[in-house]
Amino acid sequence: MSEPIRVGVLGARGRMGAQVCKAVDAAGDLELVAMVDAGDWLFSVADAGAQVLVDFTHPDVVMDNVRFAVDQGMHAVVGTTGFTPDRLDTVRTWLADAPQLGVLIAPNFGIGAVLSMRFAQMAARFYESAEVIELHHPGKVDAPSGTAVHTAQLIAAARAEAGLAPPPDATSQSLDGARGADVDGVRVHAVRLAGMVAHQEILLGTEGETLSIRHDSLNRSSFMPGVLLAVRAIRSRPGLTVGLDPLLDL
Ligand SMILES: NC(=O)C1=CN([C@@H]2O[C@H](COP(=O)(O)OP(=O)(O)OC[C@H]3O[C@@H](n4cnc5c(N)ncnc54)[C@H](OP(=O)(O)O)[C@@H]3O)[C@@H](O)[C@H]2O)C=CC1
Ligand SMILES: O=C(O)C1=N[C@H](C(=O)O)C[C@H](O)C1
Repeated sequence: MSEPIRVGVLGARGRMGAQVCKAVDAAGDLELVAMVDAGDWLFSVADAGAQVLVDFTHPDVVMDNVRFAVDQGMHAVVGTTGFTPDRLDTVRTWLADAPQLGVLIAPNFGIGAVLSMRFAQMAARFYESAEVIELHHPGKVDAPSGTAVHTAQLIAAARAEAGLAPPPDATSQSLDGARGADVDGVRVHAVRLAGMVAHQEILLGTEGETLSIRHDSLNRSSFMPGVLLAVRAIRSRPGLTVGLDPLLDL
C-alpha cells in the first residue's frame, strides 16, 4: 500500500478547519501532520513534512499562506474566499517559478453547489433577468459570498457571450443596498441569519416563466467530500486549478 498523503491544515480551530482535520484524520490514505491556527507557528506545517496544505482561514491572510506553501514546496487546497482575478494571476506568477506544484482554489467544495453554478451558467443565456441570493450564518465575515460572486461572474459571462442586453429594471428611486451588489451587471443579495449554514438561490426570469436553482449546505460535512477529493488530486495537477469542476469531469 502507498504512503499516506501528509496534510497540514491552516485555520484548524475554525468552523471549516476543524471539520477538515476530522475528515483527514478519518481517511486511511491521508495523514494529518499539522494543525495551525491564528497565533500558532506557521513553520510547524513545513517542519511536520506536510505535502498538501489546506487553507480555510481569512481573506486577509490567505495570500500570505499560499505564498508560504509555494515557497516551502507544498501543494495547496484553498477554500478561503476573497480571490479576485488579480489575486489568481499573482498565484499563477508564483507557480510559474515552481512548476511541479499544484494549487487548487475553490469558492465552494460542495458538490451540489458546484453543480448549481454549472446549471446557472447553462441556463443564463435563455433568460432576460438573473439575480443571485445567498444566505449564510451570521459569523461569516465576507459579503457577498465567494460562491455568489463566482456564480454571478459565470452568469454575466454567459449573458455577454449570448449578446443579452442588461436585465430589465425600472428602479429609479431606492434605499442604499436595496437592489444588492452589482457583480458584472448581475445583482447579488446577501442574507445573514442565525440558523443558516450556506445556501444560495439563483433566480432566472423571462416572459411567462421563472427558473429557481437552489442549493443548501445544511452542515459543513457537505464540503468534506470535495475537500478530500482535491487533497487526493492536487499532487498530480501542477499549476493553478480554479474550482472543483475539472475534478468532477464537468
Ligand atoms: N470553499 C468552500 O467550500 C468554503 C469556504 N469557506 C471559507 O473559508 C473561510 C473560513 O471560513 P470559516 O471556517 O467559517 O471561518 P472561521 O472564522 O470559523 O475560521 C477561520 C480560522 O482561521 C483562523 N486564522 C486566521 N488567520 C489565520 C492565520 N494567519 N493562520 C492560521 N489560521 C488563521 C481564525 O482564527 P481567529 O478566529 O483567531 O482569527 C479561525 O480559527 C472563509 O473565507 C469562508 O468563506 C467556508 C466554507 C466552505
Ligand atoms: O463562509 C462560509 O460559510 C462559506 N463560504 C464560502 C463562500 O463564501 O462562498 C462557501 C460557502 O458558501 C460557505
